[in-house]
Amino acid sequence: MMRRVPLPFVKYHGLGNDFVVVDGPLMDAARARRICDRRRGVGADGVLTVLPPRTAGATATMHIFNSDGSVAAMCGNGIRCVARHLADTRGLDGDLVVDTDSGPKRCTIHRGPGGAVEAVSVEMGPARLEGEQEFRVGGEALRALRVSMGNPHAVLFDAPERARALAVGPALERLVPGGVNVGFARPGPSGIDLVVWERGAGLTDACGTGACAAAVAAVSRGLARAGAPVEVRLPGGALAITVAPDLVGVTMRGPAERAFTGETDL
Ligand SMILES: N[C@@H](CCC[C@H](N)C(=O)O)C(=O)O
Repeated sequence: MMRRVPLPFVKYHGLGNDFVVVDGPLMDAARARRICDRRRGVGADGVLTVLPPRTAGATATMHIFNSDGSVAAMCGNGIRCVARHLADTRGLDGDLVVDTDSGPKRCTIHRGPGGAVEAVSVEMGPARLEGEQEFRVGGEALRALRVSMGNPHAVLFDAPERARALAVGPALERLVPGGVNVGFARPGPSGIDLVVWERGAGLTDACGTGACAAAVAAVSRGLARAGAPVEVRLPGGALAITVAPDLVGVTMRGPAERAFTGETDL
């Protein structure tokens, strides 16, 4: 195997949606795939690269590789981890802006009484409701609401179960050119239960943009309230998502945990 220059990284996760975070430069997709491999690599749902900012006032740019090496324009759990990384490594606090391929996003670092980072909130909009679409998977007709959170989502009001996501997700992901993230959402009076089959990463413990898309879809159908936090419960834990009455503004709040640091020559 070719020996590469050791690459320092920090492993983070948001509700079990886990990422290898590196400070640039950008690696190639094949290296990202090797790093994400859970048996032969570090293991992660994606690699997030922190690059110089693109817009005035921003602190950095986040580049996203999914575990299969494909590139995504936005990642909700990932941006909380990047904001936490910037807070930890650059001594930042309060508000900061992170540029992404879907535009600049304002993040806020929330600290507990001891000063530890307790949560990160992110202005995730603009959301775009793209209407209903019917998909055929294995002879079954499935209706989904298409929502863009900068990346594409198909939200099904369907059983929020891993088995269901595994049975339907892989085929449905490929029915949209460029792929789509597939959410299985059950809205109720106390919030939304959700499982997401992610484009380029498969079944994950949590998906931040998926939680926002499910909340937008539910509010648009009168199944959740606008203007107040909606609890979106994923296998890895819960996010608080607030959808503005215009269905465009969306705020997400949730944890970003640092797991370990390392160096890889993969
Ligand atoms: N896990 C992420 C979304 C990552 C990108 C997605 N798989 C895509 O390809 O669009 C999140 O927390 O939003």
